[in-house]
Amino acid sequence: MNQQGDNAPILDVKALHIRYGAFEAVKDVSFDVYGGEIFGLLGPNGAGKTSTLSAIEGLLKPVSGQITVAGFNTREKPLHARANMGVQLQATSFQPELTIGEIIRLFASIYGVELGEDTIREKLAAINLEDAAGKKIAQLSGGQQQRVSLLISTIHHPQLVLLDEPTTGLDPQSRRQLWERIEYFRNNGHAVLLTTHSMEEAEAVCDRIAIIDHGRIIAIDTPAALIEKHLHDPEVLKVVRKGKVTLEDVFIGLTGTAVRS
Ligand SMILES: Nc1ncnc2c1ncn2[C@@H]1O[C@H](COP(=O)(O)OP(=O)(O)OP(=O)(O)O)[C@@H](O)[C@H]1O
Repeated sequence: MNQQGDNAPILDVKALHIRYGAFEAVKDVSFDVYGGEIFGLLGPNGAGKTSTLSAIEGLLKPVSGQITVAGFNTREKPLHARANMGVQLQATSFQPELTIGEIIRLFASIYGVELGEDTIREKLAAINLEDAAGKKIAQLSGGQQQRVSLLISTIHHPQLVLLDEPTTGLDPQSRRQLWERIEYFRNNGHAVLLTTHSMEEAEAVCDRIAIIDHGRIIAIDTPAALIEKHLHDPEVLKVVRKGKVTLEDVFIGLTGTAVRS
């Protein structure tokens, strides 16, 4: 389904502007995400991360700008673009009366993917949930629900995987398991775009990150390069807590200490 050459990004966002009434929430945002890459969108509350994801998903119409997914313009070819992306849903979006096996089969059929009992069991085993096919979603822990949700959102092998704060509220073990699943997609050539408030997560799994503040991208690079670049930045040095500059110090140095509403 990809219309592009091998070296083209899977997600290409160019000069995106999003407005809610008179308020401009996203201002001239441009970035791209390649296959085999985990890209993190970081920013304080209200920075414009979810709005950007919503525009990529086609849920809201930007004022201007261009988004292509696997070479398909999301405005001109929304169905093709959508077929090439997997969006992680909240566990609460799943039908509570169905079993996990039934939910997986339901979503697979929506995407035109045929899945037998054995394949479903194999897929569940790959996320350490071999016995979950007959259970209801409410019977799973938060971490298990997130893994099922990721499995469902990628059932059609989308080139682009979109994850909005995928590990919020998970314990360290569940978070690690989800990171491993996210890395599995990256290692298999998918492009992953995630938002997170965890600088630890960004450093641990993201190959590149963009820091967005008040709707604008103010930095974009690998976590290591961002730290390196700001080692002697006076704004960053002012907020260093443990002597050694961390990604969180760089983030606070660049976005300020004021709490956002
Ligand atoms: N439907 C809406 N109507 C009006 N303003 C909105 C709407 N959705 C978001 N906003 C505003 O747009 C700005 C960006 O919001 P957005 O949800 O994209 O931020 P975010 O970076 O995802 O924040 P958070 O980290 O809190 O989830 C905020 O100021 C928010 O109040």
